[in-house]
Amino acid sequence: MVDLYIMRHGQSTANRDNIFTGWSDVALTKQGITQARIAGHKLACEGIQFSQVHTSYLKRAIQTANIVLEEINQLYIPIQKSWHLNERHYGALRGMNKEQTKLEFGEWQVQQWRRSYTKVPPLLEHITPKRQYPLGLEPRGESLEMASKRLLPYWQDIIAPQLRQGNNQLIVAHGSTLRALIKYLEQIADDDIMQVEVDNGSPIHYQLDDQLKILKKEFV
Ligand SMILES: O=C(O)[C@H](O)COP(=O)(O)O
Repeated sequence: MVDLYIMRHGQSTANRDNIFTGWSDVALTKQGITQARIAGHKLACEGIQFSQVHTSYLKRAIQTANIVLEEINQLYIPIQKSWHLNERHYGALRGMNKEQTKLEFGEWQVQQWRRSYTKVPPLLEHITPKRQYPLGLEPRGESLEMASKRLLPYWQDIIAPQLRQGNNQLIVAHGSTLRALIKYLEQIADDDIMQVEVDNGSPIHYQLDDQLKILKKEFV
């Protein structure tokens, strides 16, 4: 038996302002910092010892992971960062207000982009390469399915082998990438993922067997 905890970062400035974010690198708000502290406190009460923390290249997740590690008094454990865990790329929607977008494109269309498995948001025309994302790496936009295809190799190659060795793992990531992981772990059908939501700063605990099948799931 091994323990996997997954959690979405605390509230970001873009969450507060209801702005599509994706790979935009925005910080936590004061409320987000408090959510991360409370989540860390709850994890401390669980008394769990982690071997590793996995997070994305985005500061809202990294900040959350750091706060959680501080709260559980495990700042010494390795933090592995990967762009594979970045939020689903919202393409040309990023920076737009979610309510405003509904007025422009219609509520149904926006809900499809946000919650369906296969719908791809409008793509960015150009990508400006960044130091952390060399040319060709940053997508112009992603459906949840596309995000899942770049997330799952990281799960299979990096996280799953650790769990198989009995090493408890913590993942601090994003709403959509965690929905993709939950879909995979719980074998949720494409249409049913529409209903799955992941809240800011709310850890989920999976107890897994040797084959990484779920024995127990609970919201911490
Ligand atoms: O990228 C974003 O805008 C948020 O992190 C998640 O978006 P959502 O509210 O559409 O899930």
